[in-house]
Amino acid sequence: MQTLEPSYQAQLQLELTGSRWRAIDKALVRFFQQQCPGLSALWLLLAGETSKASSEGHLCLEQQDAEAYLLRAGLALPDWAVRLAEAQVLISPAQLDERPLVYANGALYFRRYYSCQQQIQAYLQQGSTQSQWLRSQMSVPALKALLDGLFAKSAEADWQRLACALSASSQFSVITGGPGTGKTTTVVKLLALLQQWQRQQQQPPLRLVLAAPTGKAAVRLRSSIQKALASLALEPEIESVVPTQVSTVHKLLGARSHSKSFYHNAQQPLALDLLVLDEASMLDVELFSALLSALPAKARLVLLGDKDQLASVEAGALLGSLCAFAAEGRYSNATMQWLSALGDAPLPAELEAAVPQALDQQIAMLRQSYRFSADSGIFALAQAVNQGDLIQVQALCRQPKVDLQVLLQPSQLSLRQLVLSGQADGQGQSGFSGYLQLVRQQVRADSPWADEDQWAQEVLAAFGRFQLLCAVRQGEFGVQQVNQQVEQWLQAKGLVDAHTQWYPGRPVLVSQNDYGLGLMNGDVGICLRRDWQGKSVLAVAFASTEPGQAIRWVLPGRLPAHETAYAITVHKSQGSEFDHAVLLLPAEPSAVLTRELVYTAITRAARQFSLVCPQPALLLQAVSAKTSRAGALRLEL
Ligand SMILES: Nc1ncnc2c1ncn2[C@@H]1O[C@H](COP(=O)(O)OP(=O)(O)OP(=O)(O)O)[C@@H](O)[C@H]1O
Repeated sequence: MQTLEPSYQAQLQLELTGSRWRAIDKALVRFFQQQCPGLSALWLLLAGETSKASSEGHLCLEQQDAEAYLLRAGLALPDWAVRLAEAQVLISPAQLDERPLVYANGALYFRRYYSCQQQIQAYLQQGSTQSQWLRSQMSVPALKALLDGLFAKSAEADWQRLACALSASSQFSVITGGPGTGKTTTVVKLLALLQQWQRQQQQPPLRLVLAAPTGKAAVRLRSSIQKALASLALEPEIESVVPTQVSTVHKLLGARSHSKSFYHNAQQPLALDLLVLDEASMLDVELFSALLSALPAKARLVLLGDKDQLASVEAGALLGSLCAFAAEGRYSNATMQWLSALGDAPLPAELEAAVPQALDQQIAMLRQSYRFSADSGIFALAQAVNQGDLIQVQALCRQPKVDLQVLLQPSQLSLRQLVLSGQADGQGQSGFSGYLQLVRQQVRADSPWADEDQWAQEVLAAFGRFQLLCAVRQGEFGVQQVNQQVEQWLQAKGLVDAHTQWYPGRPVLVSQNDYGLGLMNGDVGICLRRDWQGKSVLAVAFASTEPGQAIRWVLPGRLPAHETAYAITVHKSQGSEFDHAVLLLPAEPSAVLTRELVYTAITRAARQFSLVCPQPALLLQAVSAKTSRAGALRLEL
């Protein structure tokens, strides 16, 4: 075995001096080298690869990927059993000690990710058992009567009704669906149903809590919940116990400055009976684990989200893994019977699985979009991208529908016009010109705004109607250059005065949590000139998630890390929706260009989607590249 070591050693040197590993991967390997002097080059190499894998969103380095890496580097494969025994200073095969890496399930994990995976699997296991018990306790006729009161009669399977029935009888459940399929509408009906059930059982109302991963997603969920509630006409007694306030997950858990731990944990659990968590695709496994630790043992959990969206940049594609078989249903015979009894139309037989798994019995998928009409180009493109249907993607790009605009190899002029007016021919009514006109209308005696907060709300809403999204950060079509270019175009048009860093109308994206100021990574604010204590000052306006507060004003000098936000990355746009979203693809190939990224960008658009495609071949490559993440969160339960 020793004869292999020189070549592992040479590869290690190559990685430590090359550019494949990030600085943090190299620093970690050097740290292990120092701390464990006898450790062989093989394990240092694999520790570096595990670190690199986690930066790509994998929970672990699977043995087959480790072997593929060694073979690609022209290295011989080791005898794993023999080599593992010599690596015990770094790696432990079980969960018994504090060594930094764990070897389990044929994969190499960082201990913290392994612990999260174990905790999530244990929770899912327990959730399945408790759900079976819950179902056995609920009377089908009573539950069906409540569903009949909330859902109109339907001749075909009503996916929203089925999702509501499934969640109502589950300790843990997931409702997934594409844009506008009614996830929020369904969950509001679910909350009303559960409170009605409590009343029937002569039990006190449940303590219901709503949360979302970012401030923007929380604000958006609050407004969708309010709309859904307004359209339901519930009895006042029930409506009063359905919440409309939405917290961010960090705030709910009690995040602390400069600490990864939260105020709420297993010792200080949250005071709630049911938690609804929206935009669950943005959750990473560490945050989800922290949340599970803080949930009281009997509390129910409902995750909402679109399983096909980009997963969190952190390790583990949580929602995607949980919903791996959502489209197929894979229900057991017992679940089919339960749902059939609660529905009012026959259930498609293909939803039944020959060998069902417990987790799938808690997952419901909504399949009909109510936001987009049948001839919507946005919906058609989102579907074609999601299904990897290159022919349909090309057809839609060649002959875009009215809500789609595709710019292949665009000129500078068409890009400038798109940015200013929302249309490449300069004839549009969206673009950045609109909100900048509002910015100039400061609050005066004759202005339509009651106060500065109302004006700032209007400016933020107008800015939120049009957004440039970039796939990458660097390069001609990366966030940094696009922001500079847009600033120059707006300056040349006299729409902003960008001679100084801070000017009225500058949009900024916060890139770091600041719990003191109540700002979260991902929050977008706009710099405005306002009166403050008799002086005219520049301050940045953010939409507030605090009850009774519309706007949070922050002086520019007090902001945590931030950047200009005419263009933001697709990752940062998750949880947001814009009337008109513009995706700028790069001109060079990039590993981040995937189907999920393009799908996420398209589904940010509510009315109009524009695709800027300097290299059309890259679009097709992206649509063909479906992400796969290592690390099993699902368990054969
Ligand atoms: N069963 C239905 N019949 C008619 N309209 C519906 C139905 N369900 C939802 N809608 C409407 O469709 C729109 C989208 O619904 P909703 O906000 O619940 O979807 P969502 O899946 O939460 O959306 P998002 O993609 O924003 O998360 C809303 O205007 C809602 O009123």
